[in-house]
Amino acid sequence: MKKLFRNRLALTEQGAKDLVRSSIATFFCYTMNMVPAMLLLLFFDQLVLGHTRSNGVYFAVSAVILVGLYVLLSIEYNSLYNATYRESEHLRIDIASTLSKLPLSYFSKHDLSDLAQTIMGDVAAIEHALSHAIAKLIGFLAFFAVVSVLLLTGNVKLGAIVILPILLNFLLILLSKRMQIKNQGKYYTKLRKNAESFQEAIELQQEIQSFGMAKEIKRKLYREMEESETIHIRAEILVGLTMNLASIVLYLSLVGVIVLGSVMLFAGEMNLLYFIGYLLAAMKLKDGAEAIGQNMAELFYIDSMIRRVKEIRQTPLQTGEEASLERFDIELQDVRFSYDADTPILKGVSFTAKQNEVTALVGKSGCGKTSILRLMSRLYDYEEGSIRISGKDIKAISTKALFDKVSIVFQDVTLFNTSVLENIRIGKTGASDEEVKRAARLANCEEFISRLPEGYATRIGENGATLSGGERQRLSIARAFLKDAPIVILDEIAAALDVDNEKKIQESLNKLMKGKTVIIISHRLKSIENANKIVVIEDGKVEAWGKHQELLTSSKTYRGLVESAQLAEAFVY
Ligand SMILES: Nc1ncnc2c1ncn2[C@@H]1O[C@H](COP(=O)(O)OP(=O)(O)OP(=O)(O)O)[C@@H](O)[C@H]1O
Repeated sequence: MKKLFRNRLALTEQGAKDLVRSSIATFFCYTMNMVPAMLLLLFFDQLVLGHTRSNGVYFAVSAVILVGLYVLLSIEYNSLYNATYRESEHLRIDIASTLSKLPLSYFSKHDLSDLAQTIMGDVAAIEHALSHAIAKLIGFLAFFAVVSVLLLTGNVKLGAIVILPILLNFLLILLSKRMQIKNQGKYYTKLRKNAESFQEAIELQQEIQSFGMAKEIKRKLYREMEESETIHIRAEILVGLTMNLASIVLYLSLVGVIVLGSVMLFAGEMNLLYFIGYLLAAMKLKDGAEAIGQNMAELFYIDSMIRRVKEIRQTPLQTGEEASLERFDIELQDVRFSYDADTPILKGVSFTAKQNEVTALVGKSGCGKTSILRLMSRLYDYEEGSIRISGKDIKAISTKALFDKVSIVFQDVTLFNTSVLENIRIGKTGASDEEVKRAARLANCEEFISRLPEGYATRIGENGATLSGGERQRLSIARAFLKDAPIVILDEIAAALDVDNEKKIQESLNKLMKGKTVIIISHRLKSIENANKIVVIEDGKVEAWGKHQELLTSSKTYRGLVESAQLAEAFVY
C-alpha cells in the first residue's frame, strides 16, 4: 500500500506512511459518523415500536459518540493536515536536493519558471489534494465496502438499490477519467507556457522597449491568456457535466429505497425500523459519494503535477565518489559531446592541460571552447571518450569533490541578491571577513565597493542588478581568488573590463595562477601569447597545439585568428 502511494502519488516514504494512517483514521471517522444515525434508530425503536430503554443508554451512547468523534477527529486532523504540511516541506526539499544533483544540461532543457512552479505550485496542489481529497477518498471507499456488505446481508434487494446507483456514480466518474486527465494536462501545459512567456517578457523588458516591441508582446500574451482560458473552460465544462450527471444518479439511491422500502413495508416484508435504517444509510452514502466525486476530480486534476514531480525525481543524477585528488593535470582523450542528438559539438577532442601551466583554448566563435570548459568542470557530462584528473575519470568523481578543486570565472556572472561580502564569500564558505576583503582587493574591487552606500554590507539586487558589468565580473574574480583552488578556469574574464582594471587584475591573476592548472579562453589573443600551451579548436576537434610562435607557422587556423584579431584592433567606427 505504502509503495503504491509512493509510486502513484510521488510521495516520500514518510508521506506514504502518513497517508495510510490518515486513510485509516478517515475510515473510522466515517464509521463513527454513522453512530448518531443508530442512536436515532434506537429512539425510533422506542417511539414507534414501543421498546423502552432507560435514559442512561442514550446518554452512554451519546457520550461514546462525542468522545470517540473527538479522538478520531484529532487523529484524522493530525495525520491529514499536520502530516500533509510536513510532506509538502519534505517533497520540496527532496525536489530541490534532486535538482542540486542534476547536470547543468537538465536546466538548459527546462525553463526555470517551470521548475520554480513545480516546487511551489505543483507541490501546493498535491498538498491540497493530500489534505482534502486522497485520504477521504480511500477512507470512504473502505467505509462504503463495509456498509455495502452489511446492507446486503440485512436485505439483498434494499441493499442493492442503495449500492447500485453509488457504483454507477463511481463508474461514470471513472469513465471520464481519461478525458479529464487529458484536458487538465492540456491546461497545465498551457499555463506553463504562459508562465514562460511572462517571465521572458519581464526579463527582456530592456530589449522589448528599445526595439518598440511592447504592443506586439502584449498582444501575444493576451492571445496566450485567451487560449488558456478556452482550454480551462472546456476542461471545466466536462468536469461539471460529469459531476452533475453522477450526482443526479446518486439520488436514485434515495428514491429507490423510498419506493421499494414502502412497497416492502406495506407488504409486511420488513418493519419500519429497517426501512428507516436503510433510508438513513442511503442518505449518508449519497452525501459521502457526492463529496468523494469532487475528490476524484481533484485527483485527476493533480495527475499532470504528479507526473512532473516524478519526472524530476527520476532524472538520472550525476554520481561519483568522494575521490581525493592529488595531481591536477587534466587529460582529455577523444572527447565527444553534443547538446542535442542532432548537432555534434565536440567530435573527438584530445589534449592535456598540465599543472603549473597555462593552457589557452582558441578557435572561431561557436567552435566549442566554452563547452570544453563546461565538460572539464562537470557542469555537463560528455558522451564518449574520457576526461581524467589525477588519473581518475571525472565521471567517477562526485561533483562536490570536483568543485572543491576548481575555481571558475565564466563570462556570464551569476550573483545573488545579498551583500557584496556574502557574494564573494560564496567562493569559500566559512571564510573570515578579512579573507573576503583580501580577495576583493586582489580582484580590484575595493575602489567600487567603497563607493557603495553600505560598503561590503550593500545588497546588490537580483543578479547584481545595481552593479556595472565590469564590477560584477570583478566580484566573480574575487570569488576565485578566495577559493584558491588548484584548477582555475577562466572564460573571457576580461570581456567586461576596461583596460585599467584588466591590467591590475592580470597582475593579481598571475599570482593566483602560480603552481595551478589554468585553462583560459580569451578573444584578446594578445593576452594569451605567453601561455605554455595554446590549443586550436576547429570543427569540434583539436587542429593544432603548441606555443604562440610555433603555431604561427604550423597552424593556418591560428594564423587566421591572429590576423582577424589584429584587424579588429585596427577597426574604427
Ligand atoms: N546550452 C546549450 N544548448 C544548446 N546548444 C548550445 C548550448 N551552449 C552552446 N551551444 C552551442 O554549442 C556550440 C559551441 O558553443 P560554445 O559556447 O562552446 O562555443 P565557443 O567556442 O565558446 O563560442 P564563443 O567563442 O562565441 O563564446 C555553439 O554552436 C552553441 O550555439
